[in-house]
Amino acid sequence: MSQTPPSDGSRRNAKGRERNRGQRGPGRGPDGGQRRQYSQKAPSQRSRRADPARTVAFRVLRAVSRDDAYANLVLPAELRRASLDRRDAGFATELTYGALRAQGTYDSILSHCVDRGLDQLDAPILDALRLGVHQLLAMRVTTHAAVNETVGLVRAEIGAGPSGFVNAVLRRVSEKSMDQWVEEISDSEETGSDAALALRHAHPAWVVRALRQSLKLYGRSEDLEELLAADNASPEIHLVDLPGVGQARLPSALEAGAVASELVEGAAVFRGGDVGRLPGVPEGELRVQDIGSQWIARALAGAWTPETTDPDVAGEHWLDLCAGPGGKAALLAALAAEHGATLLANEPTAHRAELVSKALAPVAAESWTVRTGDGRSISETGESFDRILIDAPCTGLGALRRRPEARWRRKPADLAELTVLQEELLDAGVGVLSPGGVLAYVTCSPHLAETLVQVEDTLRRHPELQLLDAHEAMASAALPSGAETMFAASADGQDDSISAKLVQLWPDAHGTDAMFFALLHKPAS
Ligand SMILES: C[S@@+](CC[C@H](N)C(=O)[O-])C[C@H]1O[C@@H](n2cnc3c(N)ncnc32)[C@H](O)[C@@H]1O
Repeated sequence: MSQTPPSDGSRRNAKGRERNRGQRGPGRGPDGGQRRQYSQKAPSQRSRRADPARTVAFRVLRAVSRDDAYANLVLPAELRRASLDRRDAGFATELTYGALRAQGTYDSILSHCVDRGLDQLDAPILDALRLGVHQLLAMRVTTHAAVNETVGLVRAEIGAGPSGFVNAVLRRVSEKSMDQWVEEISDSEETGSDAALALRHAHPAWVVRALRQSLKLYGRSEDLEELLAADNASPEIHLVDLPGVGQARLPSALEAGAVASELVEGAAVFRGGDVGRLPGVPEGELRVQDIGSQWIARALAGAWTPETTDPDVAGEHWLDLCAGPGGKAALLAALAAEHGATLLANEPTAHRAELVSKALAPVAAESWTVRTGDGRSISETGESFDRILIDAPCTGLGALRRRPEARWRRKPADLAELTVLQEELLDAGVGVLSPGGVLAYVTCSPHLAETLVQVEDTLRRHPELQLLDAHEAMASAALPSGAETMFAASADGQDDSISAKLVQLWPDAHGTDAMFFALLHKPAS
């Protein structure tokens, strides 16, 4: 029977006694208190240079677990610092994102290979182990290279002390394939249960449950595994050409290899190369934006109400209540400018409000203003609005593809605070909605507590409001095949339920983030 490696990173002699005991710091523990400083004094071993791509991945994982950093912001800086060539940068990216995305599953595997709780390990060692596991179980790296290179990384970045431990743990991990590990660990779980799917597709079980419930509401129960798999794939880059702003930029993007979207006008999918070099991107006229977001902004700008006799929006005043960093606001402002309306973009955080101003800068300045303030106090402006977007702060469970670490950081307890804020923002928005106006409630989350329940509660609190069919607004803002997709998803006027009027986009079905869109109308009389 193989010995379980000691989990504290110490090395043992032939009799299993710990070496280097004297280096243990008294306050060492899982609570983030003072930890052991690994061998400042092992020059012969520390002189070994770690592989630069793995070092980049390790440093990003450290920033994420130590500083709560976002990997998608730290990684580019680390890649630049290390001056990696294209191939190594690709390797570092795959290793970083893969290890972060599957962290929960890898931790379950590691806890079978270590003789005590993972919370007893020093955080840098755990991060290095996660990188090793990803190479062993999910990348085309030989066992020898995965183990040796991770041990080399540990020596160079942490110290020689834990290298024997890391070596032994990774050798145990390498005894089984990913499928075998998943099977062994989920043995006691019912196949297809939330816990089993969580392990297989590297999502927290509470997220699997939330996605399952939402899919069921929209008649897509069968598609849960496809959705979980889509969450683990890298998203494509979507582009928006701001209408009426500067020159038309889509044609040169298409020449550079982008493919025009079949869902909405002015949108394209870009699969290769440096997006920053496309003409129009440096000027802010061609922007990176998920097609789901573009579609919803266009649907709000063009939405009809039962009282609308023509779609003329000239002279209207629009509000984006939660505008930062300004993606939807930029498109709304461009559409407002094109059709003679004006937009107020509101954002409470000063640095995000600055990003909004920057995003809106290419649009004619007389068409928009930015307010830095809490959306809940929007009535202080004394203004009322014909079209309002509330793209509310939410759990972001619809954009898990974009932030590999997000799924493990979010906790079900976050919902309590967020749903209260969403409710207050909805009340504030309804308070400044002009009679005859429309309000779009949008989240980047399909969680029912943030979507359906918020809409039901708002209709209960404000019985004067009508819920419009959001599919119709989406269809009329779409190209023919986008309209077809929307009409296929709508309940054909037969179903009077609230959910039949709500739009839920999905990464596996639409190739967009899982955006939610409800359209509320305040009748004129
Ligand atoms: C989902 S993001 C909006 C994304 C944006 N619409 C876009 O397309 O780029 C939610 C925004 O709400 C902002 N926010 C948070 N609390 C808020 C509040 N009390 N009032 C208004 N906005 C708030 C956040 O700072 C964040 O920028």
